[in-house]
Amino acid sequence: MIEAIGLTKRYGRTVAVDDLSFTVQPGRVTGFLGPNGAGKSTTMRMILGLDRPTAGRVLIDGKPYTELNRPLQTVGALLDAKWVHPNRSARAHLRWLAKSNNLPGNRVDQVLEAVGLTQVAGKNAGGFSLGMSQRLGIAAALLGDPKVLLFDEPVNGLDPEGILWIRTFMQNLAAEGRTVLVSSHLLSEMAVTASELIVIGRGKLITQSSTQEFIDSATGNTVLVRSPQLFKLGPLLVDKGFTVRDGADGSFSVSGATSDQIGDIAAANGVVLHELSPQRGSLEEAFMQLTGDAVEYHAEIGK
Ligand SMILES: Nc1ncnc2c1ncn2[C@@H]1O[C@H](COP(=O)(O)OP(=O)(O)OP(=O)(O)O)[C@@H](O)[C@H]1O
Repeated sequence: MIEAIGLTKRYGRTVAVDDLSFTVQPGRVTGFLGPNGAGKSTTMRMILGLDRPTAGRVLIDGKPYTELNRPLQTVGALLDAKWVHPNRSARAHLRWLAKSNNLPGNRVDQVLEAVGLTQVAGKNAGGFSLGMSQRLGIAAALLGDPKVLLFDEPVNGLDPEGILWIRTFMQNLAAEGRTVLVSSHLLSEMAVTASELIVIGRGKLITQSSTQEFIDSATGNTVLVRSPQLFKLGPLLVDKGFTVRDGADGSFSVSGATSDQIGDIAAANGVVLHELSPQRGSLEEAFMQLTGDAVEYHAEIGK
C-alpha cells in the first residue's frame, strides 16, 4: 500500500505538489491521472525517495522509502525506459543491477522470461525498440520481486500491441496482489487499464474514485436516439419526465433515461428505433472539465 499524507513539493515559487493525500491499495491497478505539469512525476519521485517532500510524507507499507530495509524488494519502478547502457546486453544489464543490489542472480532469467525478452537477452539493449526497452525496464523493476510497482507514463509512444501488452501485464501484476500505480495523461487508456483513479491538477487532488464511478459521473446518462417516428417518441419521453434535445441528423439526445427505459417505452408504443446508443464519448471532455482550470499551459489560439 502507498499512502500520501499532505504531500507537498515546492521548487522555488512553483508548487509542484500541493497538500496531496491519497492511498493506493494492493490487488488493483490504480491510475494516476493529470494534465502535463500536474505533478505526477514529482509525486512518483517522492514516493521513491528521489525527491524530498517540502511538507507531508508518503509511506510505502507504512514507511518512507528511505527507511525501507530492502527497498528494491519492496518497490520497483519504471521511470525512464531508455536508462540503460547502450552497449550492454539486456541480460548483462539485469545481471549488473542484480549484483549491485545484492539480488539473487537467478532472478535475471525469471524476469527476462516474464517480460518475453528471453530470445533477445543477449542482444545490445541500445538497439532495442521503445517497446522492448519498456519490457527491459519492467524486468529491472521486477528483479527484487517487489509488492509495490510504479510506472510513469509506460505506454507513451508505444504501438497498439505494446500498449495492450503493458496493460495486460500491469493487470496481471495487480491480480497477484501487488500494489500497482501507473501515471498517465491519457484518460481513455487509464479507463481500460485501471480500476481506481487518482486525478490531480496543479499538484492538488481533484478526485480519487473507482474508474466506474468516475466514468458514470463524467458521462451522465445521455442516450442518442434515432427513429423515423421521433415525433411520436419525443412527447412520450417528455411525459415520463426525461429531457429531450434535438441532435444532429434528426436524432434526439435524451438525458435522465437509460437506453433500456427508452427501448421499453418505444416497444410499448410501437415506435421503430434505428439507433439507441448510450453516449460515453464525453469521458475526455469530463476529464478536461475536471482538470481544465488545473492545466498549467493553455494553447494560445490564433498565434
Ligand atoms: N526539478 C524541478 N525544478 C523546478 N521545477 C520543477 C522540477 N520538476 C518539476 N517541476 C515543475 O513542477 C511541476 C510539476 O511537474 P511534473 O513533472 O511533476 O508534472 P507531471 O504531471 O509529471 O507532468 P508531465 O505529464 O508533463 O510529465 C511543473 O510545473 C514542473 O515545471
